[in-house]
Amino acid sequence: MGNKKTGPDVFGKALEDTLAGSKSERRSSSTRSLSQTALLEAYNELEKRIKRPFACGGTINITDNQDSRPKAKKQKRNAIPGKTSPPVRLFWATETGATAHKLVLPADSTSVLQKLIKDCVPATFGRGKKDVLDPEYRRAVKMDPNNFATSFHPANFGIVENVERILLPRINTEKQNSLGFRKLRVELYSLNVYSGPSGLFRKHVDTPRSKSQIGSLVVCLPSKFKGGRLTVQHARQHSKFDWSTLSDAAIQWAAFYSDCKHEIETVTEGERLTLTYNLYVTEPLGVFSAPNNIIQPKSLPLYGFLEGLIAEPAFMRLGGVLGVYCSHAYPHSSEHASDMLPIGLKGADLVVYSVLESLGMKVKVLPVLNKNQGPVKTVGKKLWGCSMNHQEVDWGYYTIDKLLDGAWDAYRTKDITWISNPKHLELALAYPTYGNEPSLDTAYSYAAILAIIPPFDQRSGSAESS
Ligand SMILES: O=C(O)CCC(=O)C(=O)O
Ligand SMILES: [Fe+2]
Repeated sequence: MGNKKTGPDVFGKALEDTLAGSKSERRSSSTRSLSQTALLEAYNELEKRIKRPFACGGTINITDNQDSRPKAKKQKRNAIPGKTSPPVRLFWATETGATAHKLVLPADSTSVLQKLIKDCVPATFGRGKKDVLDPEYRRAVKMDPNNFATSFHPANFGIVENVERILLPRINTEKQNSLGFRKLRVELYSLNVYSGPSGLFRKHVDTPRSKSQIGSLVVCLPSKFKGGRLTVQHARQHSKFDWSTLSDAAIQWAAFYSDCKHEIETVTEGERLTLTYNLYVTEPLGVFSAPNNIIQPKSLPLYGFLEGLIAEPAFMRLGGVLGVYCSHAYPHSSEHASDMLPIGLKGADLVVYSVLESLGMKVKVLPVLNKNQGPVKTVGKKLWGCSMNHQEVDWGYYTIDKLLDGAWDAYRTKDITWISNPKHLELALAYPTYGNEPSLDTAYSYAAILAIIPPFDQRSGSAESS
């Protein structure tokens, strides 16, 4: 049976051929067209572009309602795999009490589309401190989100997630990146229509609505048009989004940082409809420390269960320590770990921590070494940054305590009641070992949530009152 994996290594062969070819080119240096300096500049530029993306975009094909085949079959290759959208519905009413109109895009009716355009207002833009109307600079109409609603939402197609992955890292500091818990919040800002033969928006920068705004998202709804290319500029780089070819077959989008200049070239034919969104970076989700927290630990199913358990005299009558290994991976041995945990806990870990804390227990996230299996566990006294230890250790003669006393201070105990199994390891320590050859050994740790349960007679009334 033919197995692709054991077949010829096409990539490897091509790699070898290419390497051999480039070697012979290097030898015949007279054939080189770029000067050494220009080449270096090109590599620098390439590095910059790789490291600092400033815009991104994508396409979501529209499926027909009747059958689920993508309308843009020919252009299927451009689509995000598995992401298609039914036609987009727009509802609007500009006067209070008026019945709403409905438009399905790609336009099911030219007259309804024209009605929508008639109900829009001429689009202004900010010039200095003023909002100005200047069709030479911006020729478009717009509608405020108070007056319309749409079936489209960027979160449904993974757009927000993708923008987060590409544009958010550079916005965060290294510290915040180490847990990557910042998120984007997307706020619908406007519906715009640029119509042929003269709709356009000359070069401008979007006015930030608040300090936390980091960029804009433009979503082009399916409607036939020509021209109208969006160009986004950052330093000397340009990203171009030509949405005319797929204009009535797909939803197409672009996101870019707030400081990027951008422009829309003249729409020569048809109607170019866009939804614009402001992108904000959200503050860390600290369930337990944020005063405006939106999750109440009491609403979590675990709360009632643990509350009941703690009320039982038989449960840790003399007090004890509960240990729960984190179920998500965190860079808990990174340099910034102690700033980022527990605030960056996710999912089940966040639930465990916040419920225990709101029941009045003392709770902490600590590292547990995986070196010594068995009942005795080595628990770091704090979240240590991963370190290189210079003290020699011979595992045969010394215990790890000797090493740990200094750089990685720890408790050694078998008295923690563990209620889950360890999951994600992180490098915690590296140290030279004693032997007939120099060698380095490593120790890894797991992050765990530890809660101190007081003796039964001190437990009542410790839970948060609501
Ligand atoms: O429609 C577009 O492509 C972008 C619109 C725009 O730049 C804006 O509304 O500020
Ligand atoms: Fe803009």
